[in-house]
Amino acid sequence: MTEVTSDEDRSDGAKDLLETVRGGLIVSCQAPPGDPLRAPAHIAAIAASVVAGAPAAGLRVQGVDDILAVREAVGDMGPPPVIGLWKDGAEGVFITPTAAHAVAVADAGAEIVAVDATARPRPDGRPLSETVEAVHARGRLLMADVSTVEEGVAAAGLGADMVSTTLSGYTPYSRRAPGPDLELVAELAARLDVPVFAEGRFHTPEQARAALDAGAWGVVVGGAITAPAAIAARFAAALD
Ligand SMILES: CC(=O)N[C@H](C=O)[C@@H](O)[C@H](O)[C@H](O)COP(=O)(O)O
Repeated sequence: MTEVTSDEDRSDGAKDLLETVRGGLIVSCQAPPGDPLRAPAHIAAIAASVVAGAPAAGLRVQGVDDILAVREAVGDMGPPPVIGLWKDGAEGVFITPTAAHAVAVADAGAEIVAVDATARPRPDGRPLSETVEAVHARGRLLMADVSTVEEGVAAAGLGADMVSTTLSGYTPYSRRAPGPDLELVAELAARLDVPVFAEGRFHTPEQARAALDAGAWGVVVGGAITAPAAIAARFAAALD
């Protein structure tokens, strides 16, 4: 898919898409490097299972091959909106770090492209605005993954269509906590006109509910649903 869309078309489609995910659950279907589930066929099966249990859920998927596999597996199940990203590297800015990564994710069929929008230097030295423009030129929406209120405000100012608290606790200067950063959700929701998604360390349905009550447009849950290794480790630790 390589269509180029006008701002007007994009904004009509964007409103519909955002309404689809309003007040709902987005499940992040990812497996870390080295995990036996890290293969497109496994991720696609996890995504199909998630959609069978929560038909209204959106999906967050990492990597071009996984996005293509998930699209094929769940194409006749809704199809659910896909937030795509490409993790390249493991240090600093590595979630969809350049415009080229973002375009590849868009062209794989993700309706929304998630991008690191933190204040840290980007690996190619190019500004975030370049990625925002590239995603919009593809007719897709951009989700800004941030770690602080200031980053969320800056990303919205650059034209991000939505902001997510994904990176709170993962930059050296952001709040660290074992659970979700509901304070950041509330602060962003109070400051921004664009939808705010709550993401990161949501372990229970009650925490997800609390995020909506704090003003989130939607809640992204990953490991608590799709990572057996992390879930098993938590249980094992509790019994230790
Ligand atoms: C920090 C980072 O790289 N977050 C990633 C972003 O795509 C994913 O590994 C997370 O699974 C996702 O954000 C959902 O969070 P949690 O798995 O905590 O529910």
